[in-house]
Amino acid sequence: MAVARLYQITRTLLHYGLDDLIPDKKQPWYGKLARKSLFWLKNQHKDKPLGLRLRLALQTLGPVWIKFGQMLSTRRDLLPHDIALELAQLQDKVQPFCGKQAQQLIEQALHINDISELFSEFDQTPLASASIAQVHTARLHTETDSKEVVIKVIRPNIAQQIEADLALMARFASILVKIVSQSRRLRPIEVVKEYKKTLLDELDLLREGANALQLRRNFIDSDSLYIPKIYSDYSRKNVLVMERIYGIPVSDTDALLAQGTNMKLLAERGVEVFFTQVFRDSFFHADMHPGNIFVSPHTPHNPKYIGIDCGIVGTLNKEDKRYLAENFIAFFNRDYRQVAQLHVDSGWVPADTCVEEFEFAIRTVCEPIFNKPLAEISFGHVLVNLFNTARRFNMEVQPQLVLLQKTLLYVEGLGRQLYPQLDLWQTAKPFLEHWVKEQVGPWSVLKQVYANLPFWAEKMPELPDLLYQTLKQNNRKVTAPAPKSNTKQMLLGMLACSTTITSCLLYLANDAMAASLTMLVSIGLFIAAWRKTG
Ligand SMILES: Nc1ncnc2c1ncn2[C@@H]1O[C@H](COP(=O)(O)OP(=O)(O)OP(=O)(O)O)[C@@H](O)[C@H]1O
Repeated sequence: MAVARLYQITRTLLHYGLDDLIPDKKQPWYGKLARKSLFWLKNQHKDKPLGLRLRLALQTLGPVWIKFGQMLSTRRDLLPHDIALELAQLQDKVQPFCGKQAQQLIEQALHINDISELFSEFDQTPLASASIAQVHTARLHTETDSKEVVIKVIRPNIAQQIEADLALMARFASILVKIVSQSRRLRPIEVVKEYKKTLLDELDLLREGANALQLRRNFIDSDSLYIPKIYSDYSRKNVLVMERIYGIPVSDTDALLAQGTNMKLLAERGVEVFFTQVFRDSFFHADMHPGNIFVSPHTPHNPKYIGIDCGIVGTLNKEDKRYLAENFIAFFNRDYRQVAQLHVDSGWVPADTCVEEFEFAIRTVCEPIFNKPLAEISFGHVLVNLFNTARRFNMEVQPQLVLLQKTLLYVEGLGRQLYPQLDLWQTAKPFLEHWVKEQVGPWSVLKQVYANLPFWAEKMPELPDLLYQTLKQNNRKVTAPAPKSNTKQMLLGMLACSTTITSCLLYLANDAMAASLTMLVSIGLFIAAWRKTG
């Protein structure tokens, strides 16, 4: 089976002349020999450009390879521009599987004899069918209610097919690295590994459900984004039941205009929603292609997005966020020295990187971007350029940032398609500046102290004992009269302990503000006492 599939893949790749991806000079003699010995598998599409041939070959090979091509298309850092553009056109529209079978899969997953036990209606004709899952409409009836829902079902046996193809793909990647040492720069083994993780994650609808619940909670009071309800009680690894939404596809600009949608506001809200997800929540929908975004038909003057398919999400830690925000701000202020310094400070490029050289390289790549009016500059391309430059200075690939960059490119494309004059920088700048200020201002220190108060409240009962032990030890050590600094240290320590206790009592009495301020004083006293130790 595996051998047959291997032959099928090799035949397809050679029929589309994809051996051309490896320049003749770089092919070792045994590679050339192997190619020649498969003389009946000729390139049958010589007239077509390489990018197109690659796209057609992936399309022929099926869903796993199509999705792989789609993922590669977002890796502008790895691929030439024309090939990336070609791969971006890959569509994974595939034949639906039988609706009766979908019904059986749902019945098995939910342990029911007949779908009518839970759903008063179920349409066997799918609403949509993609490579991994298929979506059916239904009506969920509970004791109190009846709700229109959609049921997403994973294709039968797809997991085995995916595993088998991924294993072959990994084998191809390791052969490629062995025979063409230059291909290491493209990191094929890591790329396939990353892809495997993404794809296997997509097979687990409980994961998708949990992501949707989290996003929904984050935006529950929002005017800008709605995430449909998930019915977790009726969801399993291969079945997801969620509220059915009726929205206008975001790509249907004519329909949006016809209902009088405020396009400027809609475009700006796209940017706002993205930055809120990234900076406020550290949790962003990372599969924002137009097929997953709709616009509510109800309030065109106060337009609201509806997001579905939360299978892929990204997260960023605090340092990444701060690094990103400060980089954007420094970049738009054309402060390349600061951009370079930030890369070093964040540890993304080695500490011994020559900042001047790095600054110069960034300037060379980024300065031409400013030939355009500020409003037309793409954040996504800024990141692509920055990462490409940083990679020359040994920056490691950061998967979470690659995901972010890809999403940013989608968000920008979408925004400009809705409202071509959209000024991304003006929309995002106040948001970023406000966020950075919040992170470093006195409020942020107070917030951090507040966050640690429960810890101190828990430790409070131990403090008098600790203080007593320290004093006793000091007394034992000191045979001669205590030097002045020791006495001062003890006094400061006692004061610090009592302010900590006061702070914890205030916290327990629900006066958070006073508790935080007192804790700040006590931290100061502890530091002062500690400095006296030396
Ligand atoms: N809650 C919903 N209400 C109405 N329609 C929905 C809902 N969820 C999904 N759909 C429809 O089903 C289609 C496919 O759904 P979804 O994107 O979740 O599946 P998918 O298998 O992950 O597809 P793809 O891989 O192409 O993104 C959507 O484009 C939309 O038309």
